[in-house]
Amino acid sequence: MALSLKSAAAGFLQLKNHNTISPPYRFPSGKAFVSTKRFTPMAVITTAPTLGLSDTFSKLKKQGKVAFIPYITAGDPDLSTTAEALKVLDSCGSDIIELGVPYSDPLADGPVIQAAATRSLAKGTNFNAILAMLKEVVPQLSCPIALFTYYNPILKRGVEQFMSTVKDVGIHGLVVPDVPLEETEILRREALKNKIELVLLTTPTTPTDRMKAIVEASEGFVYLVSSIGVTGSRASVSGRVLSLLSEIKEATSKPVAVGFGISKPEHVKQVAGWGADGVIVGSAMVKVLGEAKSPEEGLKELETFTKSLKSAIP
Ligand SMILES: O=P(O)(O)OC[C@@H](O)[C@@H](O)c1c[nH]c2ccccc12
Repeated sequence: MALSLKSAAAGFLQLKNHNTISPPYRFPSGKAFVSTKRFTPMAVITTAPTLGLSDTFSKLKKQGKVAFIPYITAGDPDLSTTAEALKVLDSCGSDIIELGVPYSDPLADGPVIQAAATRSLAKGTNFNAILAMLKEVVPQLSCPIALFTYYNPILKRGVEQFMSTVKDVGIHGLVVPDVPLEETEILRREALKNKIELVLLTTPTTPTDRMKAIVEASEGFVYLVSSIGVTGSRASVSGRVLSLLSEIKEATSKPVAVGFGISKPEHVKQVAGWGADGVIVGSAMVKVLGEAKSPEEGLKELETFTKSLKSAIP
């Protein structure tokens, strides 16, 4: 295992590193936040702990509801706006939020999310600044966050350190789209130790036996990629999702959320109607936020867009 992880590390290390010295994360108040080693609040405000991913799905199932799961890229257009966007998405009824860590080689992402990662990295976003932002914002959210990162940033920080660090800021879930099932053992072990739910992905071309192994190993929920290729809005959602969903649901009782290409209320309604336990929307969200005339405009449009999608869920 260690050997294969080493080979994976060697494989990843050939990718460009993108770490930059980032300015400290600044809040709208202008107050700078740097990641401090030890943070002991004077008065600890205790709020009800946010449910994790699988508990969120169990709660929704009891209510006969389908989870709405948006994705945005951290630091696009900037981290202050990301902080506000997380609150907007939460207040608009998102059940889980996927937050992407920008990466220089996002091989599974289409042009919209690639451009968002490039803009974010150009602004100097790095992992410590994202953590500092999350430390502030997560306690203000009522829905759990699933962090989305490629494998390389985890390897660079070390799996154990990465998992304990993200747990410390209140992250509930983790999605690592480019880690092959064979390399997930150490990730799963450290994730479980830190009560982080490691979500695995299955695709329309995943052989049945491999799909069964993936759903068996996946925590929180199973991510069903709706269509082959990279992320990005599509004119319609592949009809194959219906048969893929029933195939997976024969193999597991774990919740299954569908992503890729979903960008309109009618898509959301259709996928929910096909029996998905959750609907994931990424590129369309990122486009609204990252390509707006100003961050304020982007947040306003994000709110309107999110409400239109959320209202389409039966
Ligand atoms: O962008 P889309 O087509 O709406 O798909 C969701 C996707 O963005 C999000 O879940 C995601 C962002 N980056 C990824 C990389 C691989 C798999 C999934 C993702």
